[in-house]
Amino acid sequence: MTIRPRRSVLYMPGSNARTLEKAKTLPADGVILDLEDSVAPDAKVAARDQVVAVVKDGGFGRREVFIRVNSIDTPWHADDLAAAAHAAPDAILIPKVSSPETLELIGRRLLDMGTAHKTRVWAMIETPLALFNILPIAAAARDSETRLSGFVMGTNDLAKDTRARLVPGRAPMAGWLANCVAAARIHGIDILDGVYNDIGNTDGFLMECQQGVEFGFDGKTLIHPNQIEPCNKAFSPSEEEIAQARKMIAAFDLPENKSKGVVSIEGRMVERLHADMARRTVAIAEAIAAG
Ligand SMILES: CC(C)(COP(=O)(O)OP(=O)(O)OC[C@H]1O[C@@H](n2cnc3c(N)ncnc32)[C@H](O)[C@@H]1OP(=O)(O)O)[C@@H](O)C(=O)NCCC(=O)NCCSC(=O)C[C@H](O)C(=O)O
Ligand SMILES: [Mg+2]
Repeated sequence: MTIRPRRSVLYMPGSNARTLEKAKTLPADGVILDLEDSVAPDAKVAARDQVVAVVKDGGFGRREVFIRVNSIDTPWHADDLAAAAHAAPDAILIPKVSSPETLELIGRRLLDMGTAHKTRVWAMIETPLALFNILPIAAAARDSETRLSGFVMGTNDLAKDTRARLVPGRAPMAGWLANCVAAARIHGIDILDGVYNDIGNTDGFLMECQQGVEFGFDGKTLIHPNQIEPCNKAFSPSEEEIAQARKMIAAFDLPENKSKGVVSIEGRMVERLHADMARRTVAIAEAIAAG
C-alpha cells in the first residue's frame, strides 16, 4: 500500500509571484496554484503564464503540485487546461464539477493533448448539484480516462449557492461533508476538507481541523502559511495512536491468534478490521516520517 500524506494543501493566487516562490519553502504536503477565484479577471492571462513558468521551473521538492484552472463554463477554461497540461503538475484541480460528464470530457481533452500520464485530475465539490450527483461523480474514478484521483470540498461556494451559513461546528453542512467522504471511500479516492477563512482565529481553526479528522478527510485545504503546522499535527497520527496500532498488528501476528477473528487488548475488543485500520495508521505515520 503506497500512501501519500495530504494533510495540508495550501492555495495561493497564481497572480502573486511572492506567494508562489514562498510555497517552495513551506511545510505543506501540497500546494494549489490558483487561476480561479483568487485571480481577478484582468489578471487571468498573466497568472496562467506565471504559473506555467513556476511549475516548469520546479523546486517544489516532495510537495504535491496542483494547478486549479477556471471552470469549464468560463472563457479561460480551454486555455488554462492546455497550459496546465503543458506544465505537467501532479494534478489539475477542476472547480465546480457537477456531473461525471464534465470529467469524461476533460479526460478526453487531456488525452488528445498528450498530457503526461502522471498528471491526475481532482474535482472540487462545491455546487448543490454535485452534492446530489456525488456518487456518479466519484464513480468516474473507475474510468481511467478521467484520471480522477480526489475531491476537494469548496465550502465557500457551497455556502454561497445554498445560502447555508458557515458557522462553528458546520452543522448545516455536516450531512454533505459526510456523504462526500463516503462517496470518495466507495470509489477509493482521497478527499480534502474545505478552507477556514478566519485566518486569525487559531482556536476555531484547530476545532475545524479536528472535525475534519473525525469526518475522515485525508487532509484540509488552507489559505495561509500559519495554518500549515497545526493542520499537519491534527492530521498526523499521534504517538499514542501509532503505539496502539503497532500493538494491534502484533497481537494478530502471534501464532496463537492466527486463526482468531477477535482478541482482547488491555480490556478492549479488537477485531481484524481494527488491525487493518492500524496498518493504515502505521503506513501513514511511516510515510510522514519518510518526508
Ligand atoms: C489572505 C491573504 C491575501 C493574506 O495575505 P497577506 O496579507 O500577505 O498575509 P500575511 O502578511 O500574513 O503573509 C505573511 C507571509 O506569508 C505569505 N503568504 C500569505 N499567504 C500565502 C499563501 N496562501 N501561500 C504562500 N505564501 C503566503 C506572504 O507572502 C507573506 O510572506 P513574506 O512576504 O515572506 O512575509 C493570503 O494569505 C492569500 O492570498 N491566501 C490565499 C487566497 C487564495 O488562494 N484563495 C483561493 C482559494 S480558497 C477557495 O477558493 C476555496 C473554494 O473554492 C471554496 O469555494 O471554498
Ligand atoms: Mg470555490
